[in-house]
Amino acid sequence: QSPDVLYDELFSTVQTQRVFSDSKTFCDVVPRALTPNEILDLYRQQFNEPKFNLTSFVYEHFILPNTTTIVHDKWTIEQHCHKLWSLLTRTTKEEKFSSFIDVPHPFVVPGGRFREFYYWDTYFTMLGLVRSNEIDSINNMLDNFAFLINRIGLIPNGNRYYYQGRSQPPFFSLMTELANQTSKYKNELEREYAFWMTKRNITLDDGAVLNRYYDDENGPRPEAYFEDQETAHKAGSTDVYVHLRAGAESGWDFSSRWMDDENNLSTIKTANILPIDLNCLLYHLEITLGKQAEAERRRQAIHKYMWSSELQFFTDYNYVLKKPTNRLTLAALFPLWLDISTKEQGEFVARKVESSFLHDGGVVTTLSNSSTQQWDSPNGWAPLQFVTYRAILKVSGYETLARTIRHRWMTLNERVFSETGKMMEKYDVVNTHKPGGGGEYENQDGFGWTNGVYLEMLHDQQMVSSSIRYQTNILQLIFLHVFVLFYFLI
Ligand SMILES: OC[C@H]1O[C@H](O[C@H]2O[C@H](CO)[C@@H](O)[C@H](O)[C@H]2O)[C@H](O)[C@@H](O)[C@@H]1O
Repeated sequence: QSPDVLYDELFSTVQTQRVFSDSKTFCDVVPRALTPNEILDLYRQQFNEPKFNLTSFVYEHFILPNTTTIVHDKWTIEQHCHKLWSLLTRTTKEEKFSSFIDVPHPFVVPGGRFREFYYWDTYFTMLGLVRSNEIDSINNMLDNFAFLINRIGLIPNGNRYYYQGRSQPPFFSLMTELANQTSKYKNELEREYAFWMTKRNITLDDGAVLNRYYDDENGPRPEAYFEDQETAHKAGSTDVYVHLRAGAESGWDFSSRWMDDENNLSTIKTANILPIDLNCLLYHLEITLGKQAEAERRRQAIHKYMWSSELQFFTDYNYVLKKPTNRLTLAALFPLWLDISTKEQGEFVARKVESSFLHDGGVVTTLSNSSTQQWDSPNGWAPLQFVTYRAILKVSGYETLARTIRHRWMTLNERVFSETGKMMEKYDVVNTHKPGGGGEYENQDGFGWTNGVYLEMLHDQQMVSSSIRYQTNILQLIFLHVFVLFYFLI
């Protein structure tokens, strides 16, 4: 059970009195000796006593979770990324009364406060696992996801009970494709499709069906209990909870992308928005499942509702207001990456990326500097660098731009690693000497998807240099032959 259910008013008191500065900490504690019910009973007996101290009570009865920080100054960045997989691998066994959702196999976590797997992170982690030849680890995680789809009907945000009401960007079809195992997981892919098409579907006036992010549960997120209550207080309504939870399902928690007023989180409206990236991922799932007619209908709806000829860019669509959000974000790269856009649209988007998103350390997440949200400028995130780089590589004539993005991002990762011995969750790509910031927790290190994307980009870079080396060798050989021939002729 989720800790808010298990510990009831003890949970809300610990969170609202800020016993821990990070709201996620108490969600991941395990009882020392007593059962949760016994601890709760004890709390109910003691909390009114004059000498009662909440912090001491918590420390007396709970074991706090570890927050891993992994620093290496003796390894190269490449060695670090390869070797970290084993340090980031976890199981759910042996922790009685923890908030973990049990899965049968080991899994790779992002690192730091993120001690469980995360659905969409895992795709980018898998890119690196392929390059480290950790094939068993990929198969284990695919099996875990299949197990969860069959057991709870969705792949949860992460394997914690407090995440089970929502999913995250649906990358399972891309994962099975990466592992060349699509046919093995056909039933689970169908089940995941059924989840999105029955619980996250919106029918528009013309009959088109597109999807949104949501959460089957409501109320403040346990792992951000204090923060969400504050936001609801500012909003003057508890209606905001569903939008915050939907924002967490989007993986972009949080971003001006979802907000009416881009500087005010309490105006968040995620559940009213049909996101471009989500709909492109579902298009990929439909193609994977051989649902050509559904995919074609979705492709047409994406072009109708999400392409702005005025901005010459893809944007999200607010189905409640019946208008596009007109926010410029890197989610616009998904139609290029997943082959949904036209050649002309690809060129427009690439030009905009070059003129507005590209900075010294890579590409910014959005063009808005909300100054408080982590999925906004000036932050850059590994998954979006990867999607942007690969998407632009597909636009003929823009290959140099794609390689520039890759080069700048890798250079930033390398510089920070040489200074700190760490790979980070996110980076400031505008002022590359500042750490990434914003959001409701400190910038974390480890870090699953950053390492995965770095190894994949490194592989691409090495492939290019080895193919250049190969071509140079061939040219040298031809030149030598011509020279020798010429020499003997004269
Ligand atoms: O604790 C706050 C939120 O943390 C997670 O979100 C962030 O980290 C995830 C793991 O790297 C990542 O998938 C997500 O894109 C990040 O924004 C979590 O996913 C949220 O549900 C949670 O509320």
